[in-house]
Order: sequence, then C-alpha cells, then structure tokens
Amino acid sequence: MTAAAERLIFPDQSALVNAAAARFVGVVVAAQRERGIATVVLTGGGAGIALLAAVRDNPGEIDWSNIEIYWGDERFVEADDPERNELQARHALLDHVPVDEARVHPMAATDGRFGDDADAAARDYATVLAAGGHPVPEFDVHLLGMGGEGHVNSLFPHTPAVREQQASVVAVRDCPKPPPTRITLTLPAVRRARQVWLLVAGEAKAGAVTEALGGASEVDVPSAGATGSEATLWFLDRAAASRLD
Ligand SMILES: O=C1O[C@H](COP(=O)(O)O)[C@@H](O)[C@H](O)[C@H]1O
Repeated sequence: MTAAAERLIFPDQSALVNAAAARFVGVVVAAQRERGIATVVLTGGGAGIALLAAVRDNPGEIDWSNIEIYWGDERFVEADDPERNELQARHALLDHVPVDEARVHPMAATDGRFGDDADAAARDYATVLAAGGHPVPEFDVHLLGMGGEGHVNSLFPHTPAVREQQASVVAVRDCPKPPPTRITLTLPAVRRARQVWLLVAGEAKAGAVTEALGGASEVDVPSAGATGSEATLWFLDRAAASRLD
C-alpha cells in the first residue's frame, strides 16, 4: 500500500531541518519502544546532513545501541573522500553518539574490498540489506534529498537505475551530478520504508516539487516514485513550495 503524500511547509531550510530532526527522533524512539529496534536510511545532500547535525544537538531519548543505519545512496569514491555521504554523516552525527558499529551499514568505497567494481559493491549491499531474511528490511524511515531535476538517492531521470524493478541496489555510472559513479537503492527498495521523507529546500527545486506532487512519472521525475507504505512526507521550505497551488 502507498500513503498519499503530505506537504509540510516551513519558512526556510533551518526551520525545515529542525522540524524534521525532532520528528526523526520521535519516530526512532517510537520504533525502539514498539519493536526494540529502529531501522533508518540516511541520505546525503545539504538538508539530509543538516538534519543529522540537528539530531546530534537534540537527540532526545534515542537508544543509540538499538538503531540499524543504512544509506540510500553513496558516491563511489575512496573512503576518506569528503564527497562520501557516509563520511559526512559520521562527521555530522555518528562520530558523536554511541552507535553500535555492527548496526551501521555503509556502502563500499573504491579503496575497499571490491576496488572500483561498482557492480560488485552494489551486489554486496543487496546482501547486507537481505541479512534479516527479507530482500529489503521494512525501514522505519527513509530520508531523501532531491536534486533540481527530481533525482532522489542516485536515481536520475531516464536512467536504467530509475527503471529498475528487480534489484534492490544498483551501480550507476555517468551521473549528471558528480561524482559520476555511485551506488543506490532502487525505488522498489525505497518503497519498503514505512515512512519516506523528502527534505527539499530552495527555489531551484520548486519545478521538480510541483511535477512530482502533480503526478509526473517516476522515470521523468524520480522523486514522484519515492513513497512510503504508511506515510510520504515532503518537508519543503517556502521557496521549494513556491510553485505549488
Ligand atoms: O547527490 C546527491 O544529491 C541528493 C540531493 O542533494 P542536495 O544537496 O541537493 O539536497 C542527495 O539526497 C543524495 O543522497 C546525494 O548523493
């Protein structure tokens, strides 16, 4: 089942990030109370990393030993490259809280076990996702940023990756946004999440927001296909929402 998208509009990115961070803490704590463990998917990008820094400032009652952490996509570069979504997430949050490293699941880097074989790295991450017995866990929340052309994770318009219906994770080459080689969860994997949150700020994204929420196809505007089974929340600042009715 897919939930109708809900729009939450804030004056600016800072207000958006603070509201999303507070809600993220609430979802994690509620999942830990209900199921003992929370399962989240992190994203890169400006708002996604800012959310992690805001959670670091106000972590509420999160039990850091009982949170499984995955990434929705990764730039396929060396582990210490500042472009890595993992590295940015570690600097913003994970290096500062007592997470259980066995529950932190970064995607491979080019200086890791698969070298520059992005397909092998993607296959490996599919195995990581499947370790719990389902091809993809039922994530409590999957965070997403969105690019100005509507990309989410590393799913760009009109690419094989955004059309992928079988694999949970694929390698992507020749991305229009650098770095060119990436690894990404596919839309069917994103849709395993109970809640999908899109964190979108800035006028440059207003057109894609309007198209995604106006019924565009996911091949044209990948964010249109990013939905959760229980909730799909669009956290928008006024600029990003400026072309909505
Ligand atoms: O390249 C990426 O871009 C998106 C959006 O980033 P933003 O800075 O425009 O918000 C991001 O969510 C994704 O994880 C990342 O790899």
